[in-house]
Amino acid sequence: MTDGNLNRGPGVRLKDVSRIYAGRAAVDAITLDIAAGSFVALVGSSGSGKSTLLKTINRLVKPNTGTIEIDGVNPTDAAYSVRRKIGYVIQGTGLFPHLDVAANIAMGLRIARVRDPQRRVNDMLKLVDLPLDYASRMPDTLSGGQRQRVGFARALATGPGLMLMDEPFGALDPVTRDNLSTAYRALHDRLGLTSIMVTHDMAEALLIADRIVVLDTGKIVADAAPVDLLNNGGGPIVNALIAVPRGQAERIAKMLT
Ligand SMILES: Nc1ncnc2c1ncn2[C@@H]1O[C@H](COP(=O)(O)OP(=O)(O)OP(=O)(O)O)[C@@H](O)[C@H]1O
Repeated sequence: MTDGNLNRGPGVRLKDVSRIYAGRAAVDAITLDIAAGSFVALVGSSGSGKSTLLKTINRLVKPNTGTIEIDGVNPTDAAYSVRRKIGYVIQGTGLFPHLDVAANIAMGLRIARVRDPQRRVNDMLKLVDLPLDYASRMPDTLSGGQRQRVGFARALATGPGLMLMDEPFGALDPVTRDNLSTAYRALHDRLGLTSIMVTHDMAEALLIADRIVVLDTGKIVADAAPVDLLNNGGGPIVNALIAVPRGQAERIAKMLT
């Protein structure tokens, strides 16, 4: 992925954020301070509240209690443009199948009233390393990895500083997954984005995030840099999550000696 003119990432502060469904807390009084420019992975078992927590930040889910600030601003403020300032990437991209690549990427540009959307579409294709003539291709003519690149291009088109990603590499084969996640990490660094990524995959989180937040039943059970999580472990939930990539790495290392 190559360079583009995008915003620097904001800091994100959640205080006592809860979301209750049918009397049960999917997100349970979470307080989290995310530094501008950092890359945070939200990890945890299925149903632990990762997606719900992520969606409280871009208001797809309204918290029952608590406050959220993005660079000190409450994203519910009328002046705050969530669509423009926050990019959102989901597993399988959510591209519109009846629209070509250019129209998919330009989707948010019209809403954000960006001038010269055609030029911006080309900039975004370059940013995610796709040939410019892919602009007229339909999503079903692309590989999964190419579609996911278009999903990133669409999310980045309005120049957001904050990227929220829900299993962004989850639908990809391991090689494409590794290539694209490494390319995204490089883009994150180059553009100074703030990235928050939900993943089931502890190995992926350890390899690309600066900080890993582990959730269980809506609560934070660990919050540490990858190296600290590996060296110091945590409670049984954290240790079980780390045991998988650690065991695989050890078994592969043994095969090499
Ligand atoms: N719209 C909803 N209505 C009712 N319950 C919900 C809703 N969204 C989420 N939940 C519940 O909240 C809890 C947390 O769900 P969430 O999707 O945040 O978990 P997750 O960690 O992202 O899971 P997964 O890894 O499987 O996607 C689950 O028990 C889920 O059933």
